Amino acid sequence: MITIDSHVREIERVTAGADSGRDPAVVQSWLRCVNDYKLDPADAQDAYIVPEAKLREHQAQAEDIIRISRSGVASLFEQVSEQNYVVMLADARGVTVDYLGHPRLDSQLRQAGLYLGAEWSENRAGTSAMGACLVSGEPVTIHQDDHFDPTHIGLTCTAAPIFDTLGELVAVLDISQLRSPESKTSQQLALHLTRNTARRIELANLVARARREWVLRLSQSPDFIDIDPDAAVSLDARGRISGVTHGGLGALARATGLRFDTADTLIGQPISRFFDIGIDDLPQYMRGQSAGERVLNAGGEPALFASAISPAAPRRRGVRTPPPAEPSPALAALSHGDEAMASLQRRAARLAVRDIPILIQGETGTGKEWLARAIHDTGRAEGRFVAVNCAALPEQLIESELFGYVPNAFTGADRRGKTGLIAAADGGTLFLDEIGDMPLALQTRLLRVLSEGEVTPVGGLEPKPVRLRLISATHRALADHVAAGRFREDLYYRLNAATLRLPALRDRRDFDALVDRMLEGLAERYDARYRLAPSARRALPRHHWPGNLRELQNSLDVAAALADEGLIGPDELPETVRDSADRDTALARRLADHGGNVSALARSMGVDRSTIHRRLKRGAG
Ligand SMILES: Nc1ncnc2c1ncn2[C@@H]1O[C@H](COP(=O)(O)OP(=O)(O)OP(=O)(O)O)[C@@H](O)[C@H]1O
Repeated sequence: MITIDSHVREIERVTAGADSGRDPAVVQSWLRCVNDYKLDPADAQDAYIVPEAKLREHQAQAEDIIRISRSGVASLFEQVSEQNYVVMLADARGVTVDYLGHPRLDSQLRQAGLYLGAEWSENRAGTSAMGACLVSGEPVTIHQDDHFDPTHIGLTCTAAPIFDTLGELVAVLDISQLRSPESKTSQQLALHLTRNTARRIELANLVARARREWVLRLSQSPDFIDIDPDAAVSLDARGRISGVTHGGLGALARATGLRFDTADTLIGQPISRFFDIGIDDLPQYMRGQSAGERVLNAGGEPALFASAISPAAPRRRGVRTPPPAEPSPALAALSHGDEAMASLQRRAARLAVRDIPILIQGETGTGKEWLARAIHDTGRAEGRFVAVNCAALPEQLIESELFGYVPNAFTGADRRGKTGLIAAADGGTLFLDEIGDMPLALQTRLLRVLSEGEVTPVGGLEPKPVRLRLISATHRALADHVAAGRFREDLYYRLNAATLRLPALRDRRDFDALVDRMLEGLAERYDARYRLAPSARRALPRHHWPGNLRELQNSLDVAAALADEGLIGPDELPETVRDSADRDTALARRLADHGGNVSALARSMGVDRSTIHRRLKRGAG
């Protein structure tokens, strides 16, 4: 009978160097607990579940591996749920980010830490399967009083590591039971199942990541080579290894007698260094050939069986109408004789008939959304134009708004699930305004939508294909965000394949025509006639217009409402606009006082000559 006392005494004996019948992995973990983390086995601690917000942060960061692991986690649970096991996936910091367990046992499981959000890092929770596996990188069973903390000595837990294609440990897969038979050997099947599922998850991950590359699946026997291989490597176009599953390291080492301790030493090596093949031989290893003949020879000796998957052909984009020579009416309406705008409109017309993502840059109110709509109308896509302001949505809502969610995906979610805005824009245009404000974790998901043309709703397993044009906009210098690590570089380069930069209103040469066009619009709307008094027309361009077209439109709206019989004088203009005009008139007067000498005036005001020139030019225009 184990008591807390006897457990603590055993740990003390073992860490003092006494022999024990414990597995070496257990002894090493106990030593780390006592010597490195200074944990005390007598100080029993309840299982720790991280707060909900923290969990969502961990889930967002581990999002890729959670998605890839989902079907493995689900099929493992199917195999073991009868025996009341739970299946947990922990991230590299030991926090359980995905979980399947019996709702019937919910409260007991939660209390025991066999639950979503439970943190099992070794330095917090002492020896556990997940914690020990994270440190050692080896599959392990921690059975009952193998656990360091007496709180957990009823549990049996088995974990296996999941490595990414570059050899980094990214997650741990665990199956655990609240109660189990006394003997540790009862868990051998658990160890086998967990290790196999981890291997399959790594294979699925490698195949998904290497879609555009050759993948060579490897096995010691030809029997299941096409459906359940031991390991895999991916190869770039020149036949160099670009990724490997953890099993691939061992398989290559065994087959060739060469040694590699880590994936680093393998990545970048030509496959011809290991086997008598080159990239051109790979088609012979594809599924059509007999499995028994697909042998890889190392130094003339048969070493391994192989099954090759060829790179996926680039997705074929639908053919649309050829680019029009002239901007569409929707685009043409955006300017009235400004050269910079005309050139932007010509570029936009060409881009409108392609699916290339477009990034629109421009100060606030320069008409980024109007331009995006005009591009959408020009492209003649059948789907909708869906605009999302990333800065206006609360961070915790952006994900579910954009990606949608499956029924009951999280606490507070609609029971019927929800279609996300990305899916709503299928066949049309998704306009992401203020993209610079999108949280980093969502940038990763957005990147996947762009590169794979698929969207997976929150809590969903199945990605759905989407085809849309993405137009994003920002008033920020995105490149600075990239440099500061707030914006993903790869996403930035994807988004700005085509950048359209809208000029500020103060730099536009069609200012007068714009004003006239806006007055005509107001006249139509209110069935009235509006005219600008010459003094008001002179005053308008003297203002700096930090709010650009929106500010101009709003100013004219107000002025028209205040105008007597449709005549807009300076008094009807907003105070800020009048003040700017007055300042510039005063400047002209002071210049006259300096005999027209700009340098003398600049000196007297303590500013640059260019400042005076700029202000005068604006006043004259
Ligand atoms: N080409 C245009 N001609 C006339 N008015 C325009 C034009 N483009 C935009 N406007 C006016 O400016 C307003 C703001 O435009 P829009 O919302 O497209 O700007 P934005 O750059 O997306 O703004 P923000 O940076 O605040 O998101 C519009 O409501 C419209 O009144």
